[in-house]
Amino acid sequence: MDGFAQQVTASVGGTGAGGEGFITLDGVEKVFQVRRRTGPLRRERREVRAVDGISFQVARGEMVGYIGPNGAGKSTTIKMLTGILTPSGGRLRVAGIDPSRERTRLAHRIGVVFGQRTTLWWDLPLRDSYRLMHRMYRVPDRRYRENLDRCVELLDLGELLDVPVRQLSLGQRMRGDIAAALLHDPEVLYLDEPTIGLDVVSKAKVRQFLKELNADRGTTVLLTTHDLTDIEQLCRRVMVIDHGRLMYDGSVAGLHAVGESERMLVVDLERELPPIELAPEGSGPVLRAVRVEGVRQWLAFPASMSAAPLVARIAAEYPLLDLSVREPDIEAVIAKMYEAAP
Ligand SMILES: Nc1ncnc2c1ncn2[C@@H]1O[C@H](COP(=O)(O)OP(=O)(O)OP(=O)(O)O)[C@@H](O)[C@H]1O
Repeated sequence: MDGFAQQVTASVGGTGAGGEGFITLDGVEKVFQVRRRTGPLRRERREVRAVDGISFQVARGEMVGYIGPNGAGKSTTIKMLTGILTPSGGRLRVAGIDPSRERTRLAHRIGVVFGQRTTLWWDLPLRDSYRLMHRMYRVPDRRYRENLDRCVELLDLGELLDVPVRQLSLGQRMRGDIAAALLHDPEVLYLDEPTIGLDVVSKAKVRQFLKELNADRGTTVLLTTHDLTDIEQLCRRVMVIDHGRLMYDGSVAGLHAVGESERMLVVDLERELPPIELAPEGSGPVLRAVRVEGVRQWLAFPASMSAAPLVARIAAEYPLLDLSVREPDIEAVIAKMYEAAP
């Protein structure tokens, strides 16, 4: 880890009461050998360091965000945590198991959801995919029925059980996939982009479910996403990786402070007005218009601040018709982190 990363790394999770974390990575690396054609008869070999010496620990029951720009190494890390890929170096343990050596034993203790792919059988109704998984994982009948009933109720799957997977909408399919990953009661759940492409209502359903799962069952969750709202609503701790290295490990508020990121309130007013600026007691403005188009204004404020008091003040002081909050994107936060680096 370089100087900058050390400076911004302030773990809020960890091992709990002594010993190793439930998930432990110690200097983990993954190097791919890539061959590229450079001429009719020439090929060039190149190394891609997808994961470049990552160390962290996640305690049992934690819900941690694992974020970074495209190609940062997130999926490669998750694939190593499931045992699909073998690390090129370093040490990795999940629940005391070395994933690539004991992949089948680990499979009974983890659940995986890849947002971009489904683990369900495309032509079968959801119910039949679940039956197959019941047998594959040899889940005791009673436990299987309890887990299925719970998922069907909380993920609103009742009407969908007899529909072939290919006929489900993306949001319905995602809820179906999350249920499939939980039928065998895993202690760890890896989620790779679970809300990608979902509408606002489906995202809210998925987030609420994950919150309850973590709170009620103590399931350890590692969540990869491009949507910072997922992280804000679900995780106390977030890790940022870029170019295969850990750049930040700490609280979500701390991430915004390090990245000096801003959120945006987009307001529609009853009439055109001069740019809005709100000052707190004493110091400079906390919120300022960065764009005005007719009755619509884009108002930037520090992402580490709560939007609620600002919204209340705007609603009290201005003729407000409509309002929405936009989160900063991860790429922008990381770009600011680099700018802020000494
Ligand atoms: N099987 C592979 N062979 C060669 N290179 C690979 C392979 N898998 C991943 N890579 C490379 O490793 C790097 C990290 O990829 P990875 O898929 O882990 O990133 P990511 O953070 O999940 O990105 P995204 O957000 O786009 O999914 C990229 O440069 C990618 O091209």
